[in-house]
Amino acid sequence: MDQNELKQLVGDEAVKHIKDGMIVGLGSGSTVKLMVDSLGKRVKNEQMNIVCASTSKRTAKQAQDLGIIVKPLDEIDQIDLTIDGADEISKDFDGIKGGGAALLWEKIVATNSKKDLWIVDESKMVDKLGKFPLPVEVIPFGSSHLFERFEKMGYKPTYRMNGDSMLRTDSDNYIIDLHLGEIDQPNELADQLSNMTGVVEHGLFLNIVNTVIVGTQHGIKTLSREDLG
Ligand SMILES: O=C(CO)[C@H](O)[C@H](O)COP(=O)(O)O
Repeated sequence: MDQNELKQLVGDEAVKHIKDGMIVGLGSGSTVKLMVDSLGKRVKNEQMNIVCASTSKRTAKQAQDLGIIVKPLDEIDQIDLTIDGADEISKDFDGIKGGGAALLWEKIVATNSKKDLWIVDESKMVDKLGKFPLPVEVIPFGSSHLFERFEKMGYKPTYRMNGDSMLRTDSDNYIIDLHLGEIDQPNELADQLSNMTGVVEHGLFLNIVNTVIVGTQHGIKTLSREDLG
């Protein structure tokens, strides 16, 4: 199976976790896109009564085009289950997200959910986080100074681009990607980044996900945080 087939596999599997009447958080990215297609079919065929909150304008549009009800997060009490992708997941269930520049809304939706389920192909499972660049969402005002601070800290920053222009997130911010290599102390790093003025959010998702569905060449593996012991 190629990577796309694995993404389809986990997307289809994740949709089985959605029950009629649920409030569902929809993530962002190519794996989630396949999951939302699959959910659209279920909603139509089974006339499911679900309400969704989205982590990006793009996913919201896709879902609405498929006839799925999407409401603003502020009109929703609490999300039952959020299904999202990830860029990397370590053995202790820490993750990096934001490859699709949606990390801010993704973290807000995830932390307002009773359960968070991530769907990934096996290439995303790593021993230690950090091979994937760590996205940091920053306020555009004065961001070049933050960029210089990151350079001095040895974090090898690059601005995320959209063609010739700086990429703008759904909240109109910039993304600076940090090329860190293996991250030994994710909690310390997360605190450090959160304390920097101008940083809106970072892509370290620590202690957030409950369940991970991994697509492998031997089929699906479902891992739970509870199994970590
Ligand atoms: O965090 C994300 C978007 O901000 C995505 O979930 C992450 O980048 C994984 O995307 P894909 O399924 O395309 O590999």
